[in-house]
Amino acid sequence: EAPVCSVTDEEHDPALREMIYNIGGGEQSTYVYVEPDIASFYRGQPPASTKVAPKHRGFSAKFINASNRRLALYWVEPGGKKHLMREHAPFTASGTASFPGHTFVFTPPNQPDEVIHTFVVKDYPDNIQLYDPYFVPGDAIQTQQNLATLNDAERQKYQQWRDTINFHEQYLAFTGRSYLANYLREPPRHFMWRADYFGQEHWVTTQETRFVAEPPSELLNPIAAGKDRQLVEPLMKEYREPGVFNMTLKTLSCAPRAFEIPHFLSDAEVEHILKLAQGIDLKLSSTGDVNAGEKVVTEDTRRTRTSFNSWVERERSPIVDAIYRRAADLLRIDESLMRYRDANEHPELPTRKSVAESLQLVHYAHAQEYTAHHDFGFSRIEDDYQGARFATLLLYLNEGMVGGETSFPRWVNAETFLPLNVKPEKGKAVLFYSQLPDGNLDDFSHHAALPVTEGEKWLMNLWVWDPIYE
Ligand SMILES: O=C(O)CCC(=O)C(=O)O
Ligand SMILES: [Fe+2]
Repeated sequence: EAPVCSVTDEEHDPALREMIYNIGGGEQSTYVYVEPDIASFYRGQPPASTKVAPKHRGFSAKFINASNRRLALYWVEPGGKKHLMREHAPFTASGTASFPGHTFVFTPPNQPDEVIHTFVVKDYPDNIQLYDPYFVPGDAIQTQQNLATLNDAERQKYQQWRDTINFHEQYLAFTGRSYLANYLREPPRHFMWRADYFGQEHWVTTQETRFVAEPPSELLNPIAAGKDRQLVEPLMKEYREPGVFNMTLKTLSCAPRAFEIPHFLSDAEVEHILKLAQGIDLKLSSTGDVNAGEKVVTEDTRRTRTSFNSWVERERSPIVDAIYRRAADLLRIDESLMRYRDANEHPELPTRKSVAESLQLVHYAHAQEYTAHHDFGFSRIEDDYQGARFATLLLYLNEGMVGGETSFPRWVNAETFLPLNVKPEKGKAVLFYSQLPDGNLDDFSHHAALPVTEGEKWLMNLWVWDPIYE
């Protein structure tokens, strides 16, 4: 059988190193991601011997409410004005992109002036912002007395947060990065393409070739969900390129891992999507912690994302289904994971839900943008799976606008403090990972959609979760 991709076996990732740690119960060991030397990103010939500190100083701040009270998180403007971010149930966390000097406060719900705790974000890597009213450093007796006020379930969640903080401190010392997941998140279940050096290329073939012509509209009705989805042959071959389609991934960035895939979509497929878009009511985009479930869309969170968007589900048409199947092959993920499954498909998972979200169709008009953010969210402490967005596939549907680049302001490089900017090209895809190969969330996956200064921009997001989507 002919090989389907350029990876021959499950090679060991040299960026994973064994770390011995102790969070109280004795020494344990795990494999963690340690960013390789910058020279390796240039195959031993870097333009400078050290990496350049990025001009963009922002990063992900994770706010942890390690108390049994319900609290409101406010961002405090330099002038003192408070803006509600969200409410925190007891023992929950949330996050947002932040900058050094930003101030946040925890207060009781709806009482912004009753400040319980103030956070002032320092320089990177000051990612973890903890409110813990029980722990007294150096005083175990007082700490125990404080904790005696908690019931068993509360004390268990509290201990999980303490374990997470303890692990984070040792992880930070070993890797230079904060631990943004909760202790201890499993490595991603899905395959991850390596990004060892700039320009590194991978290839993978797919049977899901591109449509060269749009089939007549009566053939483009929504397809059945759930049953008869284990295809042997691609649908509607007569409208598609013959044979197999060879996709090339070219490494744009090693940390974060980002790749471009030219011509992932054909013109006919892009036209089909844009035609669908005409019948779709696009709504003002909102942002928020995708996992938190307590999202409050305030004026402030809206300002970060000014575009309009809507959702296109996989079953909307055979073309959309083909795009999902091709994306599954690109990511080397079983396509059945990316839809509702029958009971015999991946029975090891606790849910039959898709790990892929519906396609998010986004339109940016003049001056619209999405400021620097992360696509991942933060899981509940009692969540063993810690499902989170794993990979983002950006699909560009037009080109020729001025501005509108996808920007990675914290890419690790030895050339410039400026962001890596990717120009939209019709049909091109960009793949980047929001997780590290050790299971941590990748703070450097920080990205923005730059303002469109002339023309307009159309794009689709395909988000894939690991290990499950809740
Ligand atoms: O429009 C882009 O280039 C990126 C969009 C994005 O990051 C998002 O929608 O989460
Ligand atoms: Fe994004």
